[in-house]
Amino acid sequence: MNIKEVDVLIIGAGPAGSLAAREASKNGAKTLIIDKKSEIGTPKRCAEGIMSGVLERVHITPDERWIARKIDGARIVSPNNTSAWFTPETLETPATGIILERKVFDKHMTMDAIREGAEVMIKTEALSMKREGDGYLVDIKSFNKEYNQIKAHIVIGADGPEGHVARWAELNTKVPLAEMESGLQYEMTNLKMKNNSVIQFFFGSVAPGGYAWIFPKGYDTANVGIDISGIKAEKSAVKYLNDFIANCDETKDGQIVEINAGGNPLCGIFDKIITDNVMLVGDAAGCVSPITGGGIDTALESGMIAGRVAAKAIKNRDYSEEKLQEYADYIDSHLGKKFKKYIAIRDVLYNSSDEDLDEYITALANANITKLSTKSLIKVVMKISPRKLFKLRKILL
Ligand SMILES: Cc1cc2nc3c(=O)[nH]c(=O)nc-3n(C[C@H](O)[C@H](O)[C@H](O)COP(=O)(O)OP(=O)(O)OC[C@H]3O[C@@H](n4cnc5c(N)ncnc54)[C@H](O)[C@@H]3O)c2cc1C
Repeated sequence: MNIKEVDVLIIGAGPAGSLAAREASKNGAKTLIIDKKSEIGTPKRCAEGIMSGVLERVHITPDERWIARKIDGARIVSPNNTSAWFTPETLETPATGIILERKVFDKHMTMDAIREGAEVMIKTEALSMKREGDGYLVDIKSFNKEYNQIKAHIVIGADGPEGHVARWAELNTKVPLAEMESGLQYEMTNLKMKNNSVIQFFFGSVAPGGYAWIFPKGYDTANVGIDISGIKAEKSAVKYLNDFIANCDETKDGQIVEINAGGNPLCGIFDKIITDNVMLVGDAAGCVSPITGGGIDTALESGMIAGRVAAKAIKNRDYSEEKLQEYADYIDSHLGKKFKKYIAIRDVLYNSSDEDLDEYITALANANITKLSTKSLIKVVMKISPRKLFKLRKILL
């Protein structure tokens, strides 16, 4: 058995893992990041959209090499095809964002970690792990077979929504079926978008328990997808997506150049995301918006903080749960509390009938909203039906 020894082992080189590696390494820990993929970032499982400001908050300088398109607004579409537009013409402060090229972005994030001193092994899969001495011994299968095992004081599970690190460390991250969404997306071209600078969301029975989207990546190219709830759907995700595409003027003549599928946990942060010698980050920790299923921003943020806390623990030679609690506390105060409110919005949004959604979105379309925020949208729809939307009241408080 060939064993490699490191301070911090990060399993998964998505946005969460790479930021954890960048920070752990920068702060002095001997860090290794592994990923089972042969090419970091590929295949992507993402519509690639983030809001402006996300990158700057985690100290990433935006780079044209991985920006597919800049976005300056959003459109929300109701089941009866009423549109609420939020564009630079309607908003005082435009809702700007970026559509990433994740295949390039993810790779660049890992390269930044390497530049800070982290080591990377691709096509290297973690198979299992067991506690040994003051750390964990992780069995791996690597393409160059130089090592069979890695010993680490701290293991960071950045292995995404279907990861195993949590289970190996006896952390319960089971997602209730009702809160697990299935995402399916085509990257399409030859589209006829009404406005190819806005992201579009379509709600209602077109995607039960979720929504359909068009996220533009170019003049006539976009990620077109759906997120649906397994317990609400009456047909397969493929059928929902194909039906959406066939019935939408913007997409019906499009052609598919790529297919992406993946699960989206909408349950919020898991109750326990650390234990002795182990931390979970990104999707593996439930750091995903319970409303949209978006998780790039929170993957980056959780990875960054986990990497810093891990490096501190290494410096103090204390890898106990108590020492790692600083990370869990940060996640709870910065994301956990906010996500609990989002769950209330999710429940209302995804349990509304098509008729109710038509009413809410018509109200948004007519409301003359100049400042876009969760609160400003809720204020408008609350006026329609305060009793039905009672659960949303606490979000406004
Ligand atoms: C269809 C779809 C659309 C989405 N659209 C958006 C969007 O527009 N905006 C947004 O913000 N979010 C979006 N998301 C969510 C977003 O993709 C995730 O939240 C984000 O990728 C999470 O990053 P991560 O680093 O936690 O995990 P991931 O990006 O999933 O990375 C996990 C990595 O771990 C590796 N791995 C797993 N197990 C092992 C193992 N045993 N050994 C070695 N490596 C392993 C995997 O190969 C992978 O590279 C979408 C998700 C889906 C499914």
